[in-house]
Formats: sequence, structure tokens, C-alpha cells
Amino acid sequence: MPEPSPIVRIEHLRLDRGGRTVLRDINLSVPRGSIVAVLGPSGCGKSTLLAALTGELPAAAGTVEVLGQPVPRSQRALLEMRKGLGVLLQGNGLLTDLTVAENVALPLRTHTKLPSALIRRLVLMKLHAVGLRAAADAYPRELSGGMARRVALARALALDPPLMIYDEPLTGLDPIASGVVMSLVRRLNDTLGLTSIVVTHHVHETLPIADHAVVVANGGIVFSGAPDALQASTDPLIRQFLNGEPDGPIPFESRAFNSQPEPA
Ligand SMILES: Nc1ncnc2c1ncn2[C@@H]1O[C@H](COP(=O)(O)OP(=O)(O)OP(=O)(O)O)[C@@H](O)[C@H]1O
Repeated sequence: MPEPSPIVRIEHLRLDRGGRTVLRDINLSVPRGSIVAVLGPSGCGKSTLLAALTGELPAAAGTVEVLGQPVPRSQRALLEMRKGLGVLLQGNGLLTDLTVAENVALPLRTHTKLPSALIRRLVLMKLHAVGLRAAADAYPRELSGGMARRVALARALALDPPLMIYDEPLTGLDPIASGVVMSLVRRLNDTLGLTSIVVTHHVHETLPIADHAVVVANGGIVFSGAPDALQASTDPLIRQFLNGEPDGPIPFESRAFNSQPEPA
């Protein structure tokens, strides 16, 4: 049987922002059913790469295919493609005037014509999947940070997207809540048959649940392989990143900024 096509295929991608090349010659293939961790220090271009996947930022060169098709340019086709993406953005983006259930229902109300009773049932199923069925009628202000993140996760799952994209899912969470969220990411991926891309600088929390790790630094991918191989790498750049050391082949953002060529 032929291999199923990857859910994301990126080839020779270049991404520019503000007239400057942020990432160049990016090649990445995400197999269906896997969890891929996209790691890298602050400012390396992780969010920029994510913006290319969601179609917010067009490629300056190369190709990006998501869900088996090139990421479209037209707004209408983009909106259609995004229905297949569950995106958990940095911060939870929950609406404080709405209950937990109303927040999770939003994508269903916006994108489907399902009757209210069915929407309520679907919402309770999504909340059950993240262990928060009992919080359906609570307001976001009544939740801990970890619970609010799980509600945002339930909302990202509302339309049953085949591909989940997590942008820094652990920001602001304590170690216990972080562990809960990461094991949930793995469990949902496997039980719902999803594929997940986790964009983060939280290496040590993310590698245990990842099937594949990619490290972005210095304008490109500097590592792509199994999490164990990443942990065992002796490359000074990788070691610097894994150990969070200030000195080494990865420049500090301020130094990188200062090293930009002066305009002629
Ligand atoms: N809209 C923009 N215009 C110009 N430059 C930008 C823009 N957005 C990001 N950049 C630059 O692109 C580079 C990569 O930024 P990006 O936000 O993708 O990094 P990141 O790895 O996601 O960082 P962090 O982990 O801090 O969120 C940075 O040097 C940043 O200053």
C-alpha cells in the first residue's frame, strides 16, 4: 500500500517579514497521526512558520501544503481550509461574558446550522474530552489557568479538525497544569485520530509526548528527528538551546538585532 500523504508538506519555504527574511529553505513533512514539536528560542521564527501554515503569511518562495492542498491565497478558500485546523493560540481567547459551554459552542454556531440541542450535546462531549464537563456553566473567571487552557482546547476541537496546531500551549501554566495539558494533547491526538503540531520553547515538557522534533534557529531548521536523538545531540547549538545557555552559536535576540546590516 502506498504511504498516506503527509498532512503538512513544506518544501524550500522562505518567509519574509518587514522586508527581512526570517526563515529560509524550510523543509518539513508531518505524517498523519503524529505529534510534531516545533521548538526554538524566542524570536527564531516559530510563530512566523505557524502563520504560513494558517495562510496568514504567504510564502516568499517555496511551497506549503496543508490537508493535502497548497495553502490558498483567496480569503474564501482560506476560511474553508481553516475549518480543518484546530488552532490553540497563545492566551486562551475565551470570551469572559460567555459561559464555558457558550465559548466552546462558538465555532459550531458560526460554521454550522446545527440545532441548539445538538450543539449543546457536542459541546458537552468536547468538554468531557478535556475533563471539564462539570464546568460547562461556569464563567472563564471562575477557572484556573490550566482549566481555561483546556476549555480553549475544547473550543479548538469543536469542529473536529483533523489537524491541531498549538502555539505555546504552556505559557503561564505551572508545572502540574503543564503536565495535564501535554498529556491531554497526546491523548486527544491518539483517541480522536488527530495530527498535532506543537510550537513551543518548552522543550522538556513537550519532547516526552512528541513523535518528531524540529528545532528552528538562525533562520532555518537546525535539527529534525526523533526526540531521543535531539536529547542525545552533541551539536553545540542544540546543546545551547536544550540547556538554555546564553552563550553559544545561537545569538541573543538583541545581539541578532544589533547585527542586522545598517541600511546603506
Ligand atoms: N509583523 C512583523 N514585521 C516584522 N518583523 C516581524 C514581524 N513579526 C515577527 N517579526 C520578526 O520575525 C522574527 C521571528 O519572530 P517570531 O514571532 O516568528 O518568533 P518566535 O520564535 O515565534 O518568537 P516567540 O517565541 O518569542 O514568540 C523576529 O525577529 C521578529 O522580530
